[in-house]
Amino acid sequence: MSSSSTLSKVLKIFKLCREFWGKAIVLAITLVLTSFLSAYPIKYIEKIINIATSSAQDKVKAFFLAGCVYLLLHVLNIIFRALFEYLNVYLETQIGHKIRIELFSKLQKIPYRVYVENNTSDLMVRLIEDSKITVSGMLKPLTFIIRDILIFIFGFYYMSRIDLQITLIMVPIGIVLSLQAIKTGPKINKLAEDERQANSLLWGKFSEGIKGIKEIKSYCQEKRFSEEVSKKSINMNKKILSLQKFVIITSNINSAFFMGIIAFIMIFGGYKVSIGTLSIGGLTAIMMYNGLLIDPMINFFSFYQQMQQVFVSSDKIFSILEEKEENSGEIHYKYTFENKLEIKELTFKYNDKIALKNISLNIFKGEKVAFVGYSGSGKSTLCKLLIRFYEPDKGQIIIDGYDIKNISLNNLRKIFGIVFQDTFLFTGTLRENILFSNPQATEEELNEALRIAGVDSFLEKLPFGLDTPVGENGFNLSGGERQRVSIARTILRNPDIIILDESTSSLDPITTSKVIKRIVKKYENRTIIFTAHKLTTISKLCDKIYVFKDGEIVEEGIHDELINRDTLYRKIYNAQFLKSS
Ligand SMILES: Nc1ncnc2c1ncn2[C@@H]1O[C@H](COP(=O)(O)OP(=O)(O)OP(=O)(O)O)[C@@H](O)[C@H]1O
Repeated sequence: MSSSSTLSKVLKIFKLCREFWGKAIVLAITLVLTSFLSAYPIKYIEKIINIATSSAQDKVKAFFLAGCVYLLLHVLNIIFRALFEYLNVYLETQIGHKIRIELFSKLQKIPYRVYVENNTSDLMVRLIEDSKITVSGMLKPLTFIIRDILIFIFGFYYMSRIDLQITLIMVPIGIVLSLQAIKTGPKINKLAEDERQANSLLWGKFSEGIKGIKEIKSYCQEKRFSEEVSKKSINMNKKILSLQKFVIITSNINSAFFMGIIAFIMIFGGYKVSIGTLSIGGLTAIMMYNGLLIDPMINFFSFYQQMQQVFVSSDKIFSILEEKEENSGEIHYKYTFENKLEIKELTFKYNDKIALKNISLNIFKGEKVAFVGYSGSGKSTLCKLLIRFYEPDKGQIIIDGYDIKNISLNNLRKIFGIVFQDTFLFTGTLRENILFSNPQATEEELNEALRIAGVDSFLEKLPFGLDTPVGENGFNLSGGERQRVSIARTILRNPDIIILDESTSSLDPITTSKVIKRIVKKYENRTIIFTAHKLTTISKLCDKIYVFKDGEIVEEGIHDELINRDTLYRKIYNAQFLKSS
């Protein structure tokens, strides 16, 4: 990694923390004070030894005075050091909070596509692990290293005043160390990247093991799955060991080098005392300064190594923070659907695979429309494009003359209410889950939504009715019950266009028919788009049916027209009709 990119990474992290500069300045002041107070008192040790070895009168008074000043300086040092350490922890927690929240709110604004394309466990690792490593791995060493550098400067200055010749021996150490750091940096960066990748794969397996427990147990795959987790865990250990082995070897080679230098200074200093060019107090102080100077140098090297690991994590964080947000399309504000939804020559690909090909259709206000077709023919994809979970590769979706890419996203997603096949329940009560779409809804609106969606019919079975906890660790609702909760949620939002994407697939035919009839009655003057396999329930209610095959519309018309010709629709309908009868 070049030093300029290192600098830009450090600057980026600092920019993220800019609001804490006031506290950072106080931290810096305590830093300067503790650094100075670590180096300066050594002068008094030199003084005491020199008094002791001199022929001066009234030595006791001089010892007492020097000892008191030495103690006072140390007490001050302890106070500033405690303040410095507390401020450090305080900033660490505050910056950690800021990064986690920024990261999470950014995750809420990035396109749905990013979630589909990324491994969700990797996103979790970024939220929890990478933010922790970036803050604790960066702030603490960085502040401590600044303190160490200051200690080094003060120590170097006072030591040079005792004996410049011996002090200059420290210079080559600095040069060797810098070269060493520059040489080993990229290798450590690579090893840290491998370790993080292995960590993310292990998290992914853990998460699959928990989310997929139904499948694992029902197929008796517990042993095999545990073995796979174990392999990932062993692999992570290998990567940790490779990194740590490299770090331990390089830092210990450095320590050996430093010890050699100290030994040399001892010999050279002893020689100078014997020929009378250095006092005993001076030699003792130099030995103490040596200890003081060596630590910062070793710390600097390990700090540089640690920073390589921090950069791997901070890169992952910035790759999210710099991710393009959903185009919020603020050009036109349009609050309601008045007349016509046009889909014009729309083509969409998932990566390189075509999912929708040249789709054109018009849906008018109040119409009930069905998208019909075999599984995988593109119906759900079209629904997701309508609410801009994805952007089309070609063509346009136009509402009352406005391209939806120019309608504010909030507004667009208020026009549409979509009920997906699978329903996610949040931790909380059933009431909170239904009110999720519209927390301000009145009790009357809530009751109506419960009635239309058929939630009321299973409420009395629940131990606390609407106040029964559901979601994670809550009461387990059946698939059909969950779908009805989702329908109630969407009704409560009161959308202009309601999309029911296979939203009754888990309901029995009688309940499906009742729920659909109530929805159609409630939204008599509004637009409903069904995507459904259960044609017998919806086909006769629809003003238009579009039949999809391999991403294209191959037939369109009303039920009576399509059923009387040799159509794909008739094939699907008859197969279902025979099955249900
Ligand atoms: N996130 C995705 N990444 C890549 N391909 C996808 C993705 N989602 C869907 N597809 C593919 O796009 C095609 C259309 O899928 P889509 O879900 O729209 O079909 P569908 O008609 O709604 O099917 P179903 O009735 O089973 O829900 C399928 O071939 C599917 O495999």
